[in-house]
Amino acid sequence: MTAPQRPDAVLSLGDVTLRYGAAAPVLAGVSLAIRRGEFVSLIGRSGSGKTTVLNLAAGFLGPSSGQVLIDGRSVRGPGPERAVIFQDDGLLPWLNVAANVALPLKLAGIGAEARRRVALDLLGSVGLADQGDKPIWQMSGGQRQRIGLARALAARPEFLLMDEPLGALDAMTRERMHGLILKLWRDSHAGALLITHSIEEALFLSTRVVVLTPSPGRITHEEKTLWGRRFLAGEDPRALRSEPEFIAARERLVDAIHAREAA
Ligand SMILES: Nc1ncnc2c1ncn2[C@@H]1O[C@H](COP(=O)(O)OP(=O)(O)OP(=O)(O)O)[C@@H](O)[C@H]1O
Repeated sequence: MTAPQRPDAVLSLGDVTLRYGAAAPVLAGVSLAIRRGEFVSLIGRSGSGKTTVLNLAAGFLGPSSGQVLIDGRSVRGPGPERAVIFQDDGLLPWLNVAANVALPLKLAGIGAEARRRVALDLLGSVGLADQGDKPIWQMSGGQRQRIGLARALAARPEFLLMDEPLGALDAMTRERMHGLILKLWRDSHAGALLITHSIEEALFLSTRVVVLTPSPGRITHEEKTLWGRRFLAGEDPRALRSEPEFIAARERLVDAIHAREAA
């Protein structure tokens, strides 16, 4: 069945080291806790280990030392309480739009009628109410990402783990997706972990931005932010982005990302 809903669930990495084979560690001493209702963005230079952190949280990888826990229980692999969204939407071209969204429910053994109802409802919430019977190949890149989001939410996950989900989209579509992601995050009360190369996107969407610096990957800086919540409350995103505190936070994050580059 779908995952049980625990409103206060916490997904955490505790003092995690990760080595691929015999190579030098990619991550060392990484500790990060994501509570439901939080939106954490992970930023850092290419190769700093961001995807490795997400893969650990998803249970695709196990730590070399340290722990990955949900509510104090060891994560031993992927689970329905954690949905993962990649840049490559992973939709199945031989299924129509609604069947793609309903796929996690089918895997959970839920009957055809109930899962179609949930899928159409979710498609409505991502602005694709009338598209359920269309083939995937008729969907644009932005529509495919929205279908991927709807599918990720179908099993009512406690955590949404997103690895550059908007990377392939044009700037306008990306902006529209920001509002949608924030609304879905708020309504599902999921804990979110987003990997992005855009500092602005991180500041705008998150409740907390975390910087990973490489060789080995360590968390060296954190910023608490509230711009996304203010946008959801009705404030103009352009005005929020031009606030002096937004610009100052962006500068601090740029400095943190490049802090050890000269060393
Ligand atoms: N399966 C693997 N086997 C060996 N090395 C790996 C593997 N996956 C990642 N690495 C190495 O680990 C380091 C961190 O990679 P990772 O993909 O986590 O970084 P990233 O910060 O997400 O990078 P990017 O921003 O470029 O996507 C890199 O040096 C990479 O080459």
